[in-house]
Amino acid sequence: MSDPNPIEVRKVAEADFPTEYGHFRIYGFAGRRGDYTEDSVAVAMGDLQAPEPLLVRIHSQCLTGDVFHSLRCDCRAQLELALETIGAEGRGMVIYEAKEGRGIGLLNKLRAYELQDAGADTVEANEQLGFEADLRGYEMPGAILHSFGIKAVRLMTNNPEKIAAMENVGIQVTERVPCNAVRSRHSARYLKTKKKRFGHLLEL
Ligand SMILES: Nc1nc2c(ncn2[C@@H]2O[C@H](COP(=O)(O)OP(=O)(O)OP(=O)(O)O)[C@@H](O)[C@H]2O)c(=O)[nH]1
Ligand SMILES: [Zn+2]
Repeated sequence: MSDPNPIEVRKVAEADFPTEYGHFRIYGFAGRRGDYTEDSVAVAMGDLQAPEPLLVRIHSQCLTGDVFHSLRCDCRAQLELALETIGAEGRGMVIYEAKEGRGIGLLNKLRAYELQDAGADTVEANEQLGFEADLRGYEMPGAILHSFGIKAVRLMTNNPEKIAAMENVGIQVTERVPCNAVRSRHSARYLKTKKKRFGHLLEL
């Protein structure tokens, strides 16, 4: 069923983007639905219009992991794996969505860490703060893919909800590409909770 109130996205910038992982283009997107606004970035390489399904990673912002290389989670390692895989294949896209802490925001995520240090798991910590376990809906990544005319993807994820969300917005997922990054002992409990409470497709 199509969304009666879809988010509208507008490409506001596109530029050359050489990285350690290969030579990409970077795109800035502004999203709007009524008063709600959301900004996202996409980095991509290769022919996006080719008929073969595009390798896509939807990465949710994680300042602690992405910038500080925190070992509490596997976000940074997953981002690197995605960029490396796309660089090696020569075609694909990472959509970096501004959904810090699964949508609760940076400071609330740090409050959740505090509760986790006192014994709560990631889900319980969110609930103790008055939030659902996961506030992400992936409308913006879906709208970005549509704006490129992309209809079919090979989605790099372990999260079945992301696959369902893409199918819901009319993007066909022809294949799930596992996103199993190198793990540290610090993230063992976090990953166990992802598998147990969110049904992530992880071999632990
Ligand atoms: N609320 C909360 N968010 C967290 C915590 N640790 C990481 N995150 C956020 O979780 C998001 C990443 O989601 P994950 O559940 O790790 O993985 P995923 O994107 O759902 O699934 P994959 O595609 O398989 O990686 C990022 O926005 C992180 O900031 C935490 O302890 N609490
Ligand atoms: Zn993280």
